[in-house]
Amino acid sequence: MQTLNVDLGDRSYPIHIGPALLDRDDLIRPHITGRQVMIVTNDTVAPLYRQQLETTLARIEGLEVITLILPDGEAYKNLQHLERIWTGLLEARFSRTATLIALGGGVIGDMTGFAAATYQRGIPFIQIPTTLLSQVDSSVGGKTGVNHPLGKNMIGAFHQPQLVLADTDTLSTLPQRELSAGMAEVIKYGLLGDLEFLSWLEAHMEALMARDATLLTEAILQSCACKARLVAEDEREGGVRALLNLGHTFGHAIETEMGYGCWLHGEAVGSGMYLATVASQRMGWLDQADVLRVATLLERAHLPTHPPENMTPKAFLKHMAVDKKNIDGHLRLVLLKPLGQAVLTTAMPQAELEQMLTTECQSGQALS
Ligand SMILES: NC(=O)c1ccc[n+]([C@@H]2O[C@H](COP(=O)([O-])OP(=O)(O)OC[C@H]3O[C@@H](n4cnc5c(N)ncnc54)[C@H](O)[C@@H]3O)[C@@H](O)[C@H]2O)c1
Ligand SMILES: O=C(O)C(=O)C[C@@H](O)[C@H](O)[C@H](O)COP(=O)(O)O
Ligand SMILES: [Zn+2]
Repeated sequence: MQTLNVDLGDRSYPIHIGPALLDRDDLIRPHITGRQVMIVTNDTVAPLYRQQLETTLARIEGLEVITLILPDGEAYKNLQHLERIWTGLLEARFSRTATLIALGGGVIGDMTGFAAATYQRGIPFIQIPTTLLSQVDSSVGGKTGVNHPLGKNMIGAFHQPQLVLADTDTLSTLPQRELSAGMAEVIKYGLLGDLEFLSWLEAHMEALMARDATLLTEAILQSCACKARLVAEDEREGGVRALLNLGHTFGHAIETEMGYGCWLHGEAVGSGMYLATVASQRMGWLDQADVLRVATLLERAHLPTHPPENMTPKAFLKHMAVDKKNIDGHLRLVLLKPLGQAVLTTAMPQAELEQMLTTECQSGQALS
């Protein structure tokens, strides 16, 4: 097992990464203060890992453990389904000392975190991420929330977990498409701030996609280390944390326009990172070889590069106009200047952006 720390003063917490962690009551016990625990999971993950976690929690004396199972999918990451968690907590008469445990991917993690942020004005929660994406990204950093039909993650709160427990054994049951989606966020860390990590990914992409356990653990560790550093520096995205949004301005537009769950978050971010790369080239900050390098790596991870075939520039611009990074109506993009170094910028002229989107939408991509 490897352990990292997210340094946030009295809200600091450990990230444990390794095999068989779902069995480790010794790692969970110190982070549960009260006697009541609700596991929140979904109908795909519950049959796989619910019993193992419940058995582990049963070894902690005097705990009342209940499990709430939500329907699986990004389409259910909304207020209506969040209410089921609040109602479940109230029906079980859970108090402010209760702890929530998110067992699942980023959808479950974001929703459980937001329920914890809001139930009785805030209770503790633990992240047990079971997808590659949630192990490298969503379980760390305290961004919690739900989608709105008009925008991705538009309703939410910053609320840090007490603990992140990333059991790498759970990745063995993950569908290959979900592994690719998670790999998009892994590639993001290389592109935004670590050229050496990018080269390492280029050296090992096929082995990573074949789930080499040692390499996957290293990728998770490097990703969490990068995210933990940026979150510790800028918890509430006043500045440098926004770099973690590389590819997301375009990606969120794709997810919202296509309907949540049509393109996976990681797929939309893959295409979004390609578009950010092309935009950076148009700004003169990257050259054609860089664009090819990024596209090749995304393709080796079986990720899309071009936007969906029925996505229009108009749709992109409509959704990008409500991006959370915008200030006073001005679009701010995360671009690359140069490769391996992200910048948050308002420098791209609107006409240039529109021209680029028009060109890129002409070579729209269907998912295989
Ligand atoms: N809070 C953040 O900082 C942050 C960061 C990145 C992404 N996100 C959010 O995370 C979500 C995407 O997360 P995701 O990619 O984990 O998607 P997800 O939660 O939908 O999980 C993907 C799929 O894998 C299934 N699954 C989960 N674990 C499994 C396992 N071990 N074996 C088999 N199947 C398993 C799930 O049921 C689901 O069908 C998006 O909503 C995105 O906005 C949040
Ligand atoms: O943690 C962050 O900060 C990120 O931007 C990580 C992203 O991968 C993630 O998708 C996040 O949920 C996006 O946040 P949002 O504020 O743009 O909704
Ligand atoms: Zn993301």
